[in-house]
This record gives sequence, C-alpha cells and structure tokens, in this order.
Amino acid sequence: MEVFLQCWLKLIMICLMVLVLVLKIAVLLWWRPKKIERHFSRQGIKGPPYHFYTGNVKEVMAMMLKACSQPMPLCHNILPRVFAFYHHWNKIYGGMFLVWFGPTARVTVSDPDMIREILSSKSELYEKKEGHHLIKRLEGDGLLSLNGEKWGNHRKTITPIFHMENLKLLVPMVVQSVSEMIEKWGRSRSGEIEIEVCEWFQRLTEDVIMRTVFGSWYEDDDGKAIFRLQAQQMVLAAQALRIVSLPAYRYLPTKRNISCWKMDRKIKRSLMKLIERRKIDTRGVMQENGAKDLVGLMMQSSSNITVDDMVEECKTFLFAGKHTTSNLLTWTTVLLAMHPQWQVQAREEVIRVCASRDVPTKDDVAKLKTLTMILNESLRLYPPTIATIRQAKVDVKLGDYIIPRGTELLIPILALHHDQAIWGSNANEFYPPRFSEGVARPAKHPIGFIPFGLGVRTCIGQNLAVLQAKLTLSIILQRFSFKLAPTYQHAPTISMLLYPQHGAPIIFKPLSHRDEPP
Ligand code: HEM
Repeated sequence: MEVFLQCWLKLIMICLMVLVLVLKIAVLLWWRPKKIERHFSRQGIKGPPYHFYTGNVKEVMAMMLKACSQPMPLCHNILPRVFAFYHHWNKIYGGMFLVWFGPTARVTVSDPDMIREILSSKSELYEKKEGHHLIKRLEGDGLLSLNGEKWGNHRKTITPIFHMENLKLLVPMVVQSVSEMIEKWGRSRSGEIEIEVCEWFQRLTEDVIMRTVFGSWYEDDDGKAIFRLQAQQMVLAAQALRIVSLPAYRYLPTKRNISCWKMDRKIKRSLMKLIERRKIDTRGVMQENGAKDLVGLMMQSSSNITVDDMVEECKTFLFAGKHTTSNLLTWTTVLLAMHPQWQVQAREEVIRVCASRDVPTKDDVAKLKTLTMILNESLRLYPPTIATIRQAKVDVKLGDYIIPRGTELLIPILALHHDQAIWGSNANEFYPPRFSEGVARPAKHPIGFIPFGLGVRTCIGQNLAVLQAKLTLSIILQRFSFKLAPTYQHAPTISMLLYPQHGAPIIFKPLSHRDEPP
C-alpha cells in the first residue's frame, strides 16, 4: 500500500513539474508577448501580430529574401531592397512600430529626437544587448558588445590609438599597402583591367587593421588564416540569424555549433601566439614608426586587462576594422564609377593638392574637400552599418512613450539617411555638395547623419576608416580612371553589413601621370 502511495506521489510530482514547465513556457512565449503587445498598442505603437515562439521572423525573412531575389535599377533608392521589412511595415504602422524577433519585442525608432535620447542624452538608461552567440564568437566579447565598467576601462585604454597624431604615423604604412597592391594592376598598362573591388578592398583593410592591432610584429600568414576563419564564421552566423533558436541551443553539439567552436578555438590559438610574440618584444608600446598599437597599449594598461580580454578585443577589431572600411571603399568606388563627373572632380582635386608628389601626404589628405564630401555622401546613401540596437535597462520614458525594461530599440540608420523629411526631395540622389558646409548642416535635423553612431558608444575607429579611405581613393584616382564592368549588377544587400550581393566588378584604365581621363 505504501509503495503504491509513493508511486502516486511521484507521478503527481512529475505531473506538477510538467505543468509548471508548460505554464512557464506559455507565459514566456505567449502571455508575456501578448501583454507587451497590448501595452504598446494602448500607446499607439502597433505592428504585425506576434506569432507563438517565432514572432515575426518568418515574415521578416520572407520579405528580405524576396527583395534580394529581384534586381533593382541603377539608382540609390535602396531602402526597399535592403531593409524590406522596415520599408513595408513603416508604410503600414508609421516610423515607430513593434516587431517580434522570436519572443523578444523590438520597437523601431526613426524619430531623430528619440534617437538622440537613446544614444546620447539618456544613454545611461540603455545598453548594448547580448547578440546571437555565433555573432558574439565572431565579433568577440570586446568594445562592440561590452557594457559598464569593463567597457569604460577598455575604451579609455584603446582610445589613444585612434587619436589623429597616432593615426598620422600610420600613413606611410597605409600608402605602402595600397601602392603595393595597385602596382599589380599598373603592370597591365596596355589596357584596361577588371577588378572585383569588394574582395580587393577587403585584402587591403586586413593588412592595415593587423598592423593597427599588432604593430609590425605580425607575419602575413598569421593574419590571413584568422581572416579566413572569420569569413567562414560570418557565413554560419548569417545562416543562424534566419531562424529562432532556444537559448539552450548554443550549448548543443549541432553541426553548425561544432564547426563554429572549432574555428573559434583555432582563432584564439593564433591570436594567443601573436599576443605572446608581441609580449616578448621589449620595445614597449611603440612600433618602429613610433605609433601605438592595440595589443601594446593593452599590455601596458594599469586596468587589469587579461590575455583573454586581449584575445576578445583583437577579434572585435579585426572584424570591425576590416569589413566596415572595405565596405565604405567599395560603395564609394561604385558611386564614382556611376557618376563619372564626380570622379573627374575628385581626381582634379587630388592632382592639384598632391602636385608632383607620387602619393598623398597626411597634410594633403586634410585638404581634399571634394573627396570628403563624396565620402560623406557615400556614408549617407550606403552606410556600412545600416542599423543599431539598444535594450532598455529599466522601464523608461522615451518621448511620451513608456518602454518596458528589456525592450529592444532598433535604430534604422539607413532609413534615417534616406528620409525625405530630413534630406529633402533629393534624398535618394547622389549629391555630394549637400556636405559642402560639413556634416552638421545639410540635414534638417542634426541627428540626420549618424553613419558612425552617436554619443559615448560612437565608433572608435572612424578616424582610421576615413583616413584609410581618403588615402586609398586618392592613390587610385591619381593613377586610374574607372567605370562599372558590364557584368556589374546593382544589388545592395544586408549580410550583417551592407554588401553588393553580386560583387562589385570595376574596370580600371591606367592614366599616364597627368592624363585627363577618357
Ligand atoms: C566606414 C567605417 C565604419 C563605420 C561605418 C562604422 C560604424 C560604426 C557604428 C555605427 C558604431 C556604433 C554602433 C552602435 O552604436 O551600436 C561603431 C562602433 C564601433 N566601431 Fe566602427 N565603423 C567603422 C569603422 C571602424 C573601424 C575601422 C574600427 C576599428 C579599427 C571600428 C571599431 C568599432 C568599435 C570597436 C566600435 C564599438 C565602440 C564602443 O562601443 O565603444 N569601426 N562603428
């Protein structure tokens, strides 16, 4: 009888546990999202209805895939293709709408005043959110994703690398990298040469970012292996983003997870080796050219930065430093190929400023006003980072809205940059003179142009990116005229950053030193 009773008790316990689990799942995946949906709806923030567990991910993916499967004309109205779900729901629900990425609520915020509150004036109420675990492995647990005191310490330690005085010491190295790579094109002086610039600029930026991170203490092959593995991780991360997975999924030995773990271990080993090599060197923080490098500075820092921290920061900088700048270079080259009159103007300026010098100096770069306008217009129309996300740390008041703790806020940088209310009726046109008075003036709102973000978390590498872009483009303009290859298909798309979906083949024709372009 006692045994029978015990069995019954066990069974009841199991049933209760199952019931609690089912209730918890129901609360997390249904009741809570529906409550949040009602909360926003009462405030006038609507959006597509929440679906159990997946939220709106299926619709988002379907819209993005459909947009990417269609060609687009050679114009700059890229929002409907690149940010299809935003474009679609913005038309139905307005600039502030609620969309569900799984059971996580994400509110899009396109009002510039609210964006200023989130990123700048009340930024202490928001934080970077923990990204997908595969993205975190790729980007590293460094500045991009850190929060709080650790972020503050790292930012303070690393900042001196990106001061203009330090970056100027890197100019000869950047010039050398560009010149060496371009020399190969020049050999075909007899005629034109077709280059896939997307890949070419990636190789170039790899070299520069490796030197910024490790100084001159690295060998070519170390960098190549790490970047190859990061590229493979990027493909896996992009695939994983298309589905909603349970939090526990990250620990399961699935095929994708195992590949990613293996790659991560290899990257870590390579980075550790490079850091060790940098440690043994006794020349201190400085490189041969006097410039500071990331690992050197972190080693000398008094704020207790461990080797593991250094590895994570290296991952962050190798990823962020390579892809963003190469994207900027790619889109600017495409724009100059599409708008030859601006190519001619930019070239004339470079030739005038550099006079008889073969390559630009750091002082020349500061005088390139037309090229600066062109780069800003390129960053406006084709911002490499099309959006950013913050998470409310507590219940916050944003404008007149109450945003519950944990809500994600999506800031659509690309949409802001193409907004006619901010940029006027020519918002989708390539018109560099709008930046003739600098970046603060042209938009109807000062927050209309934020390619590098805003506030305390603004991009730490922007000076390096712009310096590198100006040097590279001016060296190319001095030596070549270029046009789109007949095979070029205009197809901007998002794969973490803004890429040309079918590459960017460009035809370059060498100029004899003072030739006018044909
Ligand atoms: C055209 C080039 C670049 C663009 C458009 C760009 C864009 C951005 C944006 C929008 C943010 C802010 C993200 C946010 O608020 O969530 C950011 C942050 C960051 N960027 Fe860049 N970036 C560029 C180049 C670089 C380079 C060359 C590096 C490294 C050498 C770099 C490293 C970082 C880091 C570490 C952060 C995080 C800063 C922090 O939170 O303290 N970026 N970038």
